[in-house]
Amino acid sequence: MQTSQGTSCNLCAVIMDPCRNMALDLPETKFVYDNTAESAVSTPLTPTSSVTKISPNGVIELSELFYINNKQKSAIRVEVRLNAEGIFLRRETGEQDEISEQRIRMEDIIGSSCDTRIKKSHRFAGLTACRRIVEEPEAEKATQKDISAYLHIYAYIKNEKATMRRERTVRILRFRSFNTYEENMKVAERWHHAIRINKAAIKNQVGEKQLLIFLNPKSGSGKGREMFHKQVAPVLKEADVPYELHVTAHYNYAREFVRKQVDLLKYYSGIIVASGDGLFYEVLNGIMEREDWRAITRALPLGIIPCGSGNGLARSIAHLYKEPYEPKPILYATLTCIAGKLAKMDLVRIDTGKEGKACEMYSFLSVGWGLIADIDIESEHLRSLGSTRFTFWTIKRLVSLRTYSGKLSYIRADRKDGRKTFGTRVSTVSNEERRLPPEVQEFHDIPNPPEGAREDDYFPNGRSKETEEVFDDAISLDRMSFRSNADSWHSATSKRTAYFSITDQSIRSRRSVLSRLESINLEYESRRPPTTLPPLDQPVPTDNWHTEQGDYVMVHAAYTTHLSSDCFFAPESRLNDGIIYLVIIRAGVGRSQLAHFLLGMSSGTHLPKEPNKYIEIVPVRAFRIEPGSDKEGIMAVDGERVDYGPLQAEVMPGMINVMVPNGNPLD
Ligand SMILES: Nc1ncnc2c1ncn2[C@@H]1O[C@H](COP(=O)(O)OP(=O)(O)OP(=O)(O)O)[C@@H](O)[C@H]1O
Repeated sequence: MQTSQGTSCNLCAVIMDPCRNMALDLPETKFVYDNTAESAVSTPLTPTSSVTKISPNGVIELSELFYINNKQKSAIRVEVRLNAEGIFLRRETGEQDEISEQRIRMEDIIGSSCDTRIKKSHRFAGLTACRRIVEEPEAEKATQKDISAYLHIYAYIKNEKATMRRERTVRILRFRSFNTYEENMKVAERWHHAIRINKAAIKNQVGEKQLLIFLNPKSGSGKGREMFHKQVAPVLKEADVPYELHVTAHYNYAREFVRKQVDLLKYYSGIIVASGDGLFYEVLNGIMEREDWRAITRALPLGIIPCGSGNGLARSIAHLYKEPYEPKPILYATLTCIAGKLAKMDLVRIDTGKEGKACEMYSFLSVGWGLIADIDIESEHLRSLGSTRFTFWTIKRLVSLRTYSGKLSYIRADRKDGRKTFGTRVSTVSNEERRLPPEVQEFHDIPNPPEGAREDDYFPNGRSKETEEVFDDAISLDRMSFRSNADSWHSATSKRTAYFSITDQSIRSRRSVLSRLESINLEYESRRPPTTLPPLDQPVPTDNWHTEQGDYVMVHAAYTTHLSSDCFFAPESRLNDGIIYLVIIRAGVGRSQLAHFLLGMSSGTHLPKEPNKYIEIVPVRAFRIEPGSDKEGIMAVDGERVDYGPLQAEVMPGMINVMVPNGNPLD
């Protein structure tokens, strides 16, 4: 292929930008090919490879010359190069041999598609001129038909200058070197294929499985379905992402689906919740109720597209990756879900147990007792107002302030340096301090025995006898302070785990000494995630736990930065820091101080800068709330009401994978 002007060129095409005139000034008039182009077109060409390189990791590099016309109707050459990093456009400006360049990064490109024409929606962008050209190829002259193939390339480019947002950009390459549409299409498809391959190279996950999407038609102000079809589905189509959509029919629909679906791993590459945090909670707990929860949490990432009224998780992920959120949270979150990048996220295991009704659940956002939980749950009937319901109810509850008596216990996240965080903003917790001991830095779990493995080679909790040392960390962690619970057993229906309390000896001797019922019980228990906490009906140890008793306006624990899209509650929180941020507001706090706190939550300026005896934030690893029996109140986990009574929580670092945007997270 010769690329200099005045020599023959194998491909002749037009490059167009219907949505934005960024690097390319598009003429609104007809496009005219110069001699070079025309001669190329009029000569039937043998298919030539524009592949310049295929690297060992499969990345394809293509480059080709395209032409556009300027207002003087002379052809301007544009060199288009595609490689692993993206698409580069080098264009003559037509003035004094100047070159203008534009780079579209591969991570900003969501996909491409081939077509026989410019899509209708793009034509309205003023590009009808592209359809008609003055010098037509022979075949077009004869048939009066456009035999070109068009490649649409879709990208969402981050504009970080004025307002941080992503702008949709479509580049269209027109292939018309050959005398038949089929041949032109072959070339277009080669580019399309190369974009797919190169995009796949930067993704963590590649595969033909589909995404499982749950859509709650009732979430937020009830427009979930409409929002999905207008804002999500078109992007998924452009990105060529296969998906299976389930519109939830009722409360717990999604939970039951993920709990019962046998072949989750076989059919799906990830699960996306197009809804609020409530549905994400459902899906998460449905997974954790499965026997194969370990395999699922490892292999199936979760994503969220915020169609609810709170949307704390979606907002936190965008914030932590410096991604735009407003004004199009649904679009940006959709781009996040198809970016192919994953990050580990902490879960918090919650135990509640009023009147012997032991209950275990998994939380990703928050636990609330008192003021904020009251506002969230009591304003439920104003759902149609969207997020305004929170403002309205906050004012109401400020006027009639309630306090609750009870006992609060917790383990500080950093025992060495607990003083630093007492009564101060959590910014005092450095990255170094945030780092947990290695044994709790990441969730330790137990691999499933391989298929066909001999039963005798494995302990009943799934641990291989051969690889016993591998799990020493988990076991030694469990032994740290709760060995006294080694004999605590629970009924077969109890969901409480006993894994933490099992010593190697008791596991080994199990088969000979335990009854059949006990062994079933043990096997069930050992499948649950390990915990280091004592059962809720037993007192917390005194060595590393801090316990206090008093009256509280609220105790609210958060493990994401945002509790909702406009509540920047725990600014220091990170997805996988192994920390629960416990915000305590004690009775006696002044109304003005409380109002300042509540008003500052939207900007993250609510926490006192100096030690304060009424408002405190404590980074913890685990906590327990035991409300007094004097009055009933509200307790909420991830915004969902749970039984009012004692509750304990423990962080499980990095237990699930979530879909995150490309780019680096905040430190
Ligand atoms: N078809 C349905 N009808 C009624 N409730 C449903 C349906 N599908 C799901 N739900 C339930 O609705 C509850 C709220 O849903 P979701 O969290 O998605 O929206 P939201 O409450 O508006 O958002 P957020 O939790 O962010 O405030 C969830 O508990 C979910 O189980």
